[in-house]
Order: sequence, then C-alpha cells, then structure tokens
Amino acid sequence: MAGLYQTAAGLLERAQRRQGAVKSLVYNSKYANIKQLYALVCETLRYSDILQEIISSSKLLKEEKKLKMNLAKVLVYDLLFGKGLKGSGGWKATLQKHHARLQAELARLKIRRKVSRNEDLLAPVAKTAEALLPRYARVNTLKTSTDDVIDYFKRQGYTYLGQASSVQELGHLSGKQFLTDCHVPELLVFSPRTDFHKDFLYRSGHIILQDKASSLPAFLLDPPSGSHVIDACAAPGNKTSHLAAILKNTGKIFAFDLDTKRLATMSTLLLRAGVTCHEMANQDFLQVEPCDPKYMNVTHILLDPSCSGSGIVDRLNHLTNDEKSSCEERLQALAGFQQKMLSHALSFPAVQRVVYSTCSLHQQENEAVVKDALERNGTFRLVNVLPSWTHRGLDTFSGAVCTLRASPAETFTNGFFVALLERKSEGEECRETFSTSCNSVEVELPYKLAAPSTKHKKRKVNMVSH
Ligand SMILES: C[S@@+](CC[C@H](N)C(=O)[O-])C[C@H]1O[C@@H](n2cnc3c(N)ncnc32)[C@H](O)[C@@H]1O
Repeated sequence: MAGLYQTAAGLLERAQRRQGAVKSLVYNSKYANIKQLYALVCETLRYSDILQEIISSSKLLKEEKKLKMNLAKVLVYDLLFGKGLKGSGGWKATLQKHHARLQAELARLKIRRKVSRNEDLLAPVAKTAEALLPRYARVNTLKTSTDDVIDYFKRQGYTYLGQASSVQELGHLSGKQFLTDCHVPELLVFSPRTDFHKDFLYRSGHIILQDKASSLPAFLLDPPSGSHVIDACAAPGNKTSHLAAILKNTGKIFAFDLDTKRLATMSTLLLRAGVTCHEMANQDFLQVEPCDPKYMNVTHILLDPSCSGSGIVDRLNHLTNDEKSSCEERLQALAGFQQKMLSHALSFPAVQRVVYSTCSLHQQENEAVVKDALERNGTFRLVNVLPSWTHRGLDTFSGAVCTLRASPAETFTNGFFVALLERKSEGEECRETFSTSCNSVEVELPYKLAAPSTKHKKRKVNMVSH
C-alpha cells in the first residue's frame, strides 16, 4: 500500500509544477485503484494549507529527515482526516510514532480558529466553491431524449422542478431535486455532490457528465446538420460528442489532438456516446493545412486549446500559488500558443464561425487572445452571445462585452471563457471601410434562444466590429 502514498505525493509535486490537471495526472498514473488515489490527492489538496501548518508546528520533517513535505501531507491527511493509514510498516510505523503530537497540533489549531469540526478549518474558497457547484448532466440526444431522461430520474426518486428561469435557481438545489438548465435545453442540473458515475445512464453514454460552462462552446457554435466542423483540440472529447449530437451524427467532425493517451480515452467516450460522424487524428492543429481540399467545406471550428486551467475548481490552485514567477512565464507562453491557434483557425477559407474557449481566468489567455486575433484578421467580428448572461468578458477592448465569462460564484460553474467569432459578410466589410467601429447588425442566435418553433431567428443586437 506504500505505493498509494508515494504515488499521491509524486502527483502533488507534478501538480505544483503545473504539469497538468490533477484529474488527468491521476488518470494517467496507471495506479491500480484510481478512485482511491484521486480521493486522496483531492482531499490532501483541499486540506493542503492546514496540513502544512500542522506539519510545520509539529516539527515532523525535522525529526524525520527522509520525509518530504508532499509525502508528509498525504500521510498526515490519511492519519488525521482520512480513514487512518493503510498498509503496514514503512511510513505507517513512522507516522504512528508522531500520531499523538500531530493530533495535539490539530486540536490546538481548532482552538485557535475557534472551530470544532475539521471541515470548518478549510478556507472559504476550498469549502464553498465546491459546495456551490451543481452536478450537470448533459442528455446525449444521439441516444435518448431529454424527456425520457427526466422520466428515468423521476422513477429513481428525484423531484423534477421544471426549467430554471434564472441562473440563481441552479444554486438552490438540494437533495434529490433537479431542473432543466435555463440556457442549454439538453442540460439537467442536480444538487452538488450528486454522483452519477455508477448510474446506468452514464455508463451507457445516455448522459454525459459535463460542467455547464464546458457545454457552452458547442451550444453557441451550433453548426447546422450536415456541416463540416473542426474540433481543433478535441481530447478527451466531451465537446466533440456534444457537436455530434447537435449535428445529429450527420456531416463531419475532424477532431485533432496531440496527446495519444487522451485520444485513446476519447475513442472510448465517443464509442459509448454513439458518435459516428467524426474522424480523429493524432495531429498538431497548427500543422493542418487550411487549403487542403479535405477541409474546403469546413464552416465551423471549435477551438478549446490547452490553458492554465486556473478556472477549474477542483484544481485547488492555492497549492501552487508560490510559483508565481514561473506562472507568469507560463501564461505568456500559453497566450502565444493560443494566439497562433486562433489565427490558424480563422485562416480556413470556408470557415464562418469559430468558437474560442478556455477554462482559464487569466485575461492574457482570454480577452487578449481574442483581441489579438481580431486585430490580425479584419474579416471576423465577435457575436454578442447570450445577451442575458450577466458575467461578460473583462472590459479590456471595445468588443470584450460580446464574450462570456463563467465562475462558481456568478454562474455556478467552473471558471470559463467563451468567444464566438463570425466572418463578416462582404457587404458588411465594404460598409465598414466607411463607417465607425460600432455597428448594429443582424446576428443569428442559436435556436435555443429564439422562439421554440424557429431553428435560426434573426435578432437585432448591437454589434461591435473590429
Ligand atoms: C482543454 S483540452 C481539450 C478538451 C476537449 N475540448 C474536451 O472538451 O474534452 C486541450 C487539448 O488540446 C490538446 N492540444 C494541445 N496542443 C495542441 C495542438 N497544437 N494541436 C492539437 N491539440 C493540441 C491537448 O492535448 C489537450 O488534449
């Protein structure tokens, strides 16, 4: 069992060096009991600051010279907060020697902070962000219908409250209540901590467990049936399967990714979801030739590139905050890569719409990337998506208000950013040569926002051209 603690400590080290998202690091670790490892790593991260304080005040590392901080954290977590140390001998025996002192330090800490429960020691962000987030389940319309899934959950004892009329309602679900989302009609919303990983509908690909923010890019891109679409950074494929559902498995999705392991996971996910209209390639999107005849009919591109992941709630970034300088460098490198990717997407000759998204909170990876792309490419403009969505892009350039941000506190989702770029019509381009930068133009909104009977309805909104 020593392998569990050593593996968990190694993963904490890698997460601190920002070598990947905690979830992917765990899943790629090949450890036999992934669930146990994931729980240990996440809980240790949640209690990271507390553990550090207890370990320092108990002088554990001074007495046990071979013990390093991350290994100490996972061991002390299991000893004090978990179900007790597993295995026998080795570090278990060492830690048992210090058990009484560590427990006394924990008790002292609780007295100092005037709390009685371990949970109350957690900083508000570690406690509330997680507790705020509802569980989202996207109905896979390739396999079933929203009505059938609602009936299924009702039969399982859940109470259906209808369609949410505002985002706020999503944050007030408790027990076995559930709603249909107020923006994405195929998204069902359950109370936080609802777990469907063992549910038949999840295992059979009838529902996809996907955060609401992450379901916005495909929903907003909204390619019509039969279109040719590129998913530029596709693995593990949540957005690809959403695109396939919107396309009703017609047309074509060219899905690219650099990471072979993630592509393998994607294969399984797409098979389970019944996706058949895709072509997967282990290829750098930047090397995909826009003028290749194969892509001449590509009209829609979803670009969800690698990012810092600073918006993901379960990544518990406070653990890595001490690496501020490398973080700045890394942000710059990421932003440079994202700018290249977005410019490349806009260079496909027939492309009409490109959705750009990240799970980052950093302006450098979000508004700045979009602003750069629009400055380089005058033939695209931003679409003012979901006008009723109050959390907009940071006001760093004149069109930023057209973009969306998402966050646990404001939208009950992970932190996220989405921008939809659309090719200007020829007439529009000409008009702009002689007009000011702010125009009122007709834009097509996804049918879910329009009257139920019309697939695409023209709405007049204020558009900012760049
Ligand atoms: C945020 S993840 C994509 C998540 C995916 N869209 C989903 O919803 O399941 C970013 C992905 O971009 C891939 N990637 C990074 N650089 C790439 C490149 N130059 N070309 C293609 N894929 C790339 C990474 O391997 C990673 O899988």
